[in-house]
Amino acid sequence: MFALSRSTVSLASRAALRRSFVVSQQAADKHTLVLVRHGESTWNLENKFTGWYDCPLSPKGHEEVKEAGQLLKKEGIKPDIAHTSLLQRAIRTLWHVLEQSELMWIPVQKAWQLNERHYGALQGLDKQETVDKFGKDQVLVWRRSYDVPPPTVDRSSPHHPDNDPRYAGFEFADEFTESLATTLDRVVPYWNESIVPQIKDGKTVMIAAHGNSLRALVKHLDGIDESTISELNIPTGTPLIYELDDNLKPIPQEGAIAPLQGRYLGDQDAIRARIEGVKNQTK
Ligand SMILES: O=C(O)[C@@H](CO)OP(=O)(O)O
Repeated sequence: MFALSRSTVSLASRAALRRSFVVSQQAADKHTLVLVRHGESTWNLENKFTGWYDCPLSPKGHEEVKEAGQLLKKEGIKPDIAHTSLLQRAIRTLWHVLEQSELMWIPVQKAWQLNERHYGALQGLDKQETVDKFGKDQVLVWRRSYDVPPPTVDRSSPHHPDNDPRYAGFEFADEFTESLATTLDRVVPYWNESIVPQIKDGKTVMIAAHGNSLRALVKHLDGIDESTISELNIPTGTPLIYELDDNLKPIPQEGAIAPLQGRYLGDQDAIRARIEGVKNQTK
């Protein structure tokens, strides 16, 4: 009763082969990319402009990113390689996420090009005091306009990258600051040169970075225009999952919060509250 004729078996196995080909084709057509902004830092907590200042995670930040790692593990997403900045809040975030998802062994590349946007002479200032001094509109221009940079620092400032050994060998302007546009000018080349080849090679890539370096990257990925990007705030410690097609265009994900096409993992109400929290740092 269980005997199948030769032709039935070969028909069945050909159908199975076809199915597995379709499945592997679909898998080959899709590339998973994981983005995560670092957890809350001590200067986020103190509401200070941070930029390239190298502050650690706050106790809450450590917890946020441990949870991010558990969410990734639960979702079964396993990065093959990770990239992060030269700043400890992003590096530590990556370590926690990899530890929680049992992937501490994967290769990690660190690059200043993934750093937060340099906040020039605003670094270290209290955000609310800066609003009180310069007005809400001016501060919003510095925080969220596309190409108006904050005031610069020169080489006499401890915030100038020439005074920090980790940037030795790189050249920065005497009068230094960054807008989102100039941040994008270093994030996107790094993406194209160091990350795209890995994705095309079939790797699942994770990037642990910063609010504004990730805003620059998603502007590029999602093709967000300059006025819409000024409204976008990225929550701390929340995995953002993209599925990219073979041309590395995002495949819109169910539950994505516009204008992003990737989806955040976790409690969506809590995520929206975190997004509002970033926005409201300067009321
Ligand atoms: O201070 C900073 O470096 C960034 C991120 O924390 O702040 P903002 O969201 O104001 O650009």
